[in-house]
Amino acid sequence: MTPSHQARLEESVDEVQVPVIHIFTGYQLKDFECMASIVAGTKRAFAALGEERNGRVSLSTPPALRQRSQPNSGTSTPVPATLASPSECRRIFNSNASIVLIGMHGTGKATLAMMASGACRRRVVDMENLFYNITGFSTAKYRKQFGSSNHCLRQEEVLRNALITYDKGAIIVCNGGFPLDKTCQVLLREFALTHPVIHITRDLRSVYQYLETAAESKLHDLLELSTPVFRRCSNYEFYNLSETNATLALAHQPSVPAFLTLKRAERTFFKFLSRVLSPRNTHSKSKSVNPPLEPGHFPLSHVPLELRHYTCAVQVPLSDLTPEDVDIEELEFGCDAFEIVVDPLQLSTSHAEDISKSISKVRRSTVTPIIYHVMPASTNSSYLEASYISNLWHGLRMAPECATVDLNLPEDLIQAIVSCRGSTKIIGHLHAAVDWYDAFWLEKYDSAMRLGCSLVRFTRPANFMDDNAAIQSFRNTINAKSQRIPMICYNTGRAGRRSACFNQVLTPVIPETIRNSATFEARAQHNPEMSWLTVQEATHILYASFTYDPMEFYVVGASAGYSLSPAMHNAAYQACGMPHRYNRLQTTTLHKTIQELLRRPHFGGTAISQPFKIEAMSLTQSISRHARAIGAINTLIPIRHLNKDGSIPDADDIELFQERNQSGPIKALYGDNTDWIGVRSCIRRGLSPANAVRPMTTSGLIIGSGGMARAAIYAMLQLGIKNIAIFNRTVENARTLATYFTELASSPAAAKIFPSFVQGSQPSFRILESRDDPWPSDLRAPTVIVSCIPTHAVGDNPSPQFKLPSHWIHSLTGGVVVELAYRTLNTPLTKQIREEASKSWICLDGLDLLPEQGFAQFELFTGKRAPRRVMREEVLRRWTDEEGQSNPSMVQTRLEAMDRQEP
Ligand SMILES: O=C1C[C@@](O)(C(=O)O)C[C@@H](O)[C@@H]1O
Repeated sequence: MTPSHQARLEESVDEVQVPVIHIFTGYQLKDFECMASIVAGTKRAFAALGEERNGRVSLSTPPALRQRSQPNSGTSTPVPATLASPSECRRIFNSNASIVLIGMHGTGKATLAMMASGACRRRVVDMENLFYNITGFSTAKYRKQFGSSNHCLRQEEVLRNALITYDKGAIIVCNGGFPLDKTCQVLLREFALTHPVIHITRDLRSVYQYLETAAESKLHDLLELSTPVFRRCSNYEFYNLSETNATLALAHQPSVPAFLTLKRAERTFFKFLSRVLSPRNTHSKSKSVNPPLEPGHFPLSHVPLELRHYTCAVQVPLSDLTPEDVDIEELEFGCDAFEIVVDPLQLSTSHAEDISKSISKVRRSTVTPIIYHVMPASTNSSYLEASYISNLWHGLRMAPECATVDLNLPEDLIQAIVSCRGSTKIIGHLHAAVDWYDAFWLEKYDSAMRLGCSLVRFTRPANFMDDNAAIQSFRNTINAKSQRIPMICYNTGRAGRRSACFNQVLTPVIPETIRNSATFEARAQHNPEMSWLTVQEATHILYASFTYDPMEFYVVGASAGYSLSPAMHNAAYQACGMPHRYNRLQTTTLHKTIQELLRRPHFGGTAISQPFKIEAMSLTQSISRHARAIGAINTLIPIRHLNKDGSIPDADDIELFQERNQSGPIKALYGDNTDWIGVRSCIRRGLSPANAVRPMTTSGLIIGSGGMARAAIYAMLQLGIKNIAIFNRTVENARTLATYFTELASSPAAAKIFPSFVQGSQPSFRILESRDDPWPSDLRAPTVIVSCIPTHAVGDNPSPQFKLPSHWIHSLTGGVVVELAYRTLNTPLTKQIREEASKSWICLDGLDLLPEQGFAQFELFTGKRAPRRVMREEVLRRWTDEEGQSNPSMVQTRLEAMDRQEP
């Protein structure tokens, strides 16, 4: 940095109230802490900043890791490691611990805090406002009036008191000069020992557009300067992705309310927060006292990834994720996990930003867990331990679901990493050209287990096909052990493909686009562990080798002839390379039809359509607790193996998912309901942040009282909506429904069914007897409305032509209406709500719902993640109205809005 550069920087630093920080230029390779925070400047280490005051350690690197080397000793000789107590950096918090957000101006901290406030039940404390309330001055004015050192002292006092006063139940937003003042840094770093302190980052362009003041180059320098400081004061990091121009343009279409652009940021942040506040790294007597930040993508989310059979993880190098227009869903497609592969380059600000941004992008666009993998020594000639660790720690700050750790590292270091993993599962990783019969592997396996890894991943280069036999012998040895952790194990390279196919856990695959690219061979040379298989090939081989069988699926119903489910599921099977078939069975006799299906050895499961959803309960021997609570099912799957004790498996038995895709005689039937999952997703998608559910005040309205109304009430209760009005033509049926759910909520079963935040106070049901009834005066106006009545004529009953009376839709913040049917789309209700779009009402219909409930059904049928976009697109493309007419412009608008949907 030139002197004039430095001067300009100091100027801009002043403008945004960041005290000038002098920074050490050189660093020791062993000291990854410095690697994470180097900015050229004057000679002083970041490690020294703030530590003068009380000698506490920084949290931007866990202390346990930091102490392995001495910063700034001027040599690269390693210092014997003295490990700090792991509890110092375990990132385990009290479940109600306050969260601090820090970062540059314009990164979106205040907006994110507002969004998260309701969902995490924490009040927002804005430090800038607090400073003003206490002193009567803004921080800028105070500084001008009383000088910089008085300003610093006052800031320190305000922050110190705030961190004590709001130790619990708050989201503290550090704006202005708060976080960068030296003493405030120390306070934050101490706070981070027991609380999440999250560094919010964003791309320079958006920050620039937001600030509209400093020149972009100044801002760039300021960011370079301040980012490492923020990192050192925080133990987590969230990259707040900006919307692209294309999605913003879409938001200005009259049919798409602008607030929906914020929804993606909200969802991505909530997903991240759910990792930070995961019950695994929070300690409290009652788990889940907060509404879930992330609903869990049923039903597979309940089965740990590593315990599912024949799962695939797509490996994508970081460089493929950095382009702005990368299509993550296309890359992820058909896989169970998304592995981000990172070269252990020096952790410059821009490399760190690439990592943070890519993790956020993947999190925003998929429901699959993220595996963070830094390429270890064996695959990277320019490997440096410090560089490797700085990359690894940086990734762990984003709280990925899994991260690999090189088992060649010293044991104390591995242990230190495991101890500060937060909710991330550590995969002990080793690639070595050692024979599978060698005791080496068993020793490594045992030590990984002893060091606290959750899984291991062993790979070796394969030269000959015989190597594939040797690996099976090693797998057998591990399977025979009484104490085990799941193992990923395969030979690499072209000759290793067969062993990779028969690896049961998280087989690595490569996106087709990368495999078919001209650079593939060169990439494979750079990373010899890179997969040679695509997901379609890995799936195909399981069927070609008779490990799996082609199965037959159905939709059974009185009007199944109209169903779009066959098209939707068949498209998904084809895209994933599964040889299954999905057919429709229109029938008036449920029992006879199902009995007939049970005689077919390849029967894989069936969707149950109207009017059989309640009747079908009697066909099951095992049923999910949700379906039992709702009192209706829409999915039946066969059970072919009983538990060892002869009992019939239920949803808690992993075997239920492990025996999918295998034919044979059927012993029992399992019933589930995925309609409520679909309704819940639609409500979440359409609900603006302003209408975020607040269990005490949010009100919902249900139209109808049949099987779908039951699923819709259940979805509302699961979301925390406890004030529910029901309107139905036959008032008596509405009353029966209200009584049923009132009793359910107070029954002993409620504890198992509803999250604890729903259990606190009883739900309250109101019956609206006629459209002229006023909205109950003690309830807030409804912001969630679900219409569960047919939209077309059924038998002799004409279509209801239902519209909402205007005095029921008086919410000032609008709301979401879900119309469940898809046969007729332009109903009086959907037209009415779309006309109200300007008042922030949004309408979702059956074409939104069908795929949402279908994803869960696909998972129950196949045990694999559903290819969501394929299914959504197919439903839109195949839809025709009752006269057989399609609506290309409607389809086009919806297709364009697709990538903004909940993944
Ligand atoms: O209600 C429905 C609609 C459906 O029956 C159809 O294909 O139309 C499929 C069912 O899974 C779902 O519960």
